[in-house]
Amino acid sequence: MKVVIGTKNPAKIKAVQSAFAGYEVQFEMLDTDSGVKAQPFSDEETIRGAINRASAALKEGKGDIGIGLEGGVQEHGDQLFLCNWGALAVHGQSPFIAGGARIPLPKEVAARLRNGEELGPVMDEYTKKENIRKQEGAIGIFSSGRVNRSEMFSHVMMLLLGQYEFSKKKKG
Ligand SMILES: O=P(O)(O)OP(=O)(O)OP(=O)(O)OC[C@H]1O[C@@H](n2cnc3c(O)ncnc32)[C@H](O)[C@@H]1O
Ligand SMILES: [Mg+2]
Repeated sequence: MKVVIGTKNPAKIKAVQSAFAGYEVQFEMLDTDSGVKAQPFSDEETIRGAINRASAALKEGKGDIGIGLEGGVQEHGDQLFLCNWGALAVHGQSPFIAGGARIPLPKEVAARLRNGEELGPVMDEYTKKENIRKQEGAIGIFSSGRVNRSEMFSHVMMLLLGQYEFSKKKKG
């Protein structure tokens, strides 16, 4: 089985590969287009980004399964929350989707995003580190390392793969 992952971000790739442990799979990583803004600003836009990535991965990579993982933010009251969504696409079926854990961003970070900046560079400046998005992620920083970006996406991946397996059981 060939699994095509619509990203080259190592934090996301690790989550996908660990979810498929026990499966005999071949992976391919492709930088697919999310078709949404670089910084999605709602659950809806983030879900669309995840689905677009998964569908493009499936098609362009000629896979059996396409995976799309997308990060965004969502307003709740006066707080801006991190939101993360994943999609698993297969041929001839609607894609499976699942969401990840969410936490609010500090006021000063939220203000910069509302001003049009992207979370990736803002986090690097805020932490004075490089490529946070490829490592522990914003969720890792603001949870004191208790839940890093890869772990958060691992959960999303388990929920995606689990739904896919459930659909196969129902059919079979
Ligand atoms: O290479 P890709 O797969 O695009 O990975 P990415 O890190 O850019 O991740 P997303 O496009 O899914 O995330 C959308 C935006 O939010 C940023 N972002 C999302 N989650 C983040 C996190 O946990 N830490 C830092 N930046 C994050 C990211 O840099 C983008 O600007
Ligand atoms: Mg991106």
